[in-house]
Amino acid sequence: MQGLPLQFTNVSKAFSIKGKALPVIDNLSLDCPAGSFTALLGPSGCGKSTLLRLALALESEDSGSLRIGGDSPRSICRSGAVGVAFQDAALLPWRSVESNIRLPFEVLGRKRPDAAKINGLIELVGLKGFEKARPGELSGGMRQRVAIARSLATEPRVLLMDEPFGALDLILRRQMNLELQRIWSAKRPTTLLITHGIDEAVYLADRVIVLSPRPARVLADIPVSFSRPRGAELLRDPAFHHVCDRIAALLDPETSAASAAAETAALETSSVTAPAKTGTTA
Ligand SMILES: Nc1ncnc2c1ncn2[C@@H]1O[C@H](COP(=O)(O)OP(=O)(O)OP(=O)(O)O)[C@@H](O)[C@H]1O
Repeated sequence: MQGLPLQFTNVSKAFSIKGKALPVIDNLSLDCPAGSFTALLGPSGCGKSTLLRLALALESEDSGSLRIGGDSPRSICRSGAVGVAFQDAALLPWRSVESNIRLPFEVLGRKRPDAAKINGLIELVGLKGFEKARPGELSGGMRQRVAIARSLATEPRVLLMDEPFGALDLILRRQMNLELQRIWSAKRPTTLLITHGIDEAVYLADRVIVLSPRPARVLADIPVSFSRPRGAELLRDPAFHHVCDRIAALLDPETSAASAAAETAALETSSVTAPAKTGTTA
């Protein structure tokens, strides 16, 4: 399995509320190369989920274009090449763990996968022994793992995640971050993660996109080049906190404009355009 590139080109989108246009995305361009891991951060209500919904063909753009592997989101999603995980695990409560993970095959009208494949996914997310359990018998973190296994069931080449760990406590969230890093490293789907957690974004992604308040524009595009695999010690690294602080300044309405100007100037004077795969600086 190889990731597919995901490209938003000059995408704009407005909703109509009581006859008035509400611009949500403003001429946004974003290129996510095949196999990359991009985190999207932005103020609440700025349009992050709308971007994801466009990529899932659940909404359509007013102008601009969106391509996944050069194809339209609608046809690529129909092919099962896109996996998705939301904040709410959204499992079917009457079905077992293995049966929930099999669900995408039924939705796509595909033949039932081998038991070995489903068991492999269950093992991948660390839920061996819980194959027959119902969602009600699992903890919140375990349910999220089932949702992640399900999002990987069709071996997606693109993984879209909207605050998948938002409802979990800090410790569980860190465990899930490790898990997701491991899964992504093994399968390398092109991943777009929406999160409100700055440290989660910097820990997981090789690039953090900071969006403006609605309508969403790209305020800053920050490469993160800490070497992988990233362990818990990275969370104590001053260089890690430096990147988090830069991003926090971009998200703070009081310092945002000055920080965005500084990031743009830094990018213009920097020769580095892509994150390196090794090294400990970002
Ligand atoms: N189907 C819709 N119809 C009308 N307005 C919508 C619709 N979907 C989203 N909006 C509006 O678009 C704006 C952006 O919503 P969106 O859910 O994309 O934001 P977000 O950045 O994901 O927010 P949060 O971080 O709080 O989850 C909000 O003002 C929301 O009310």
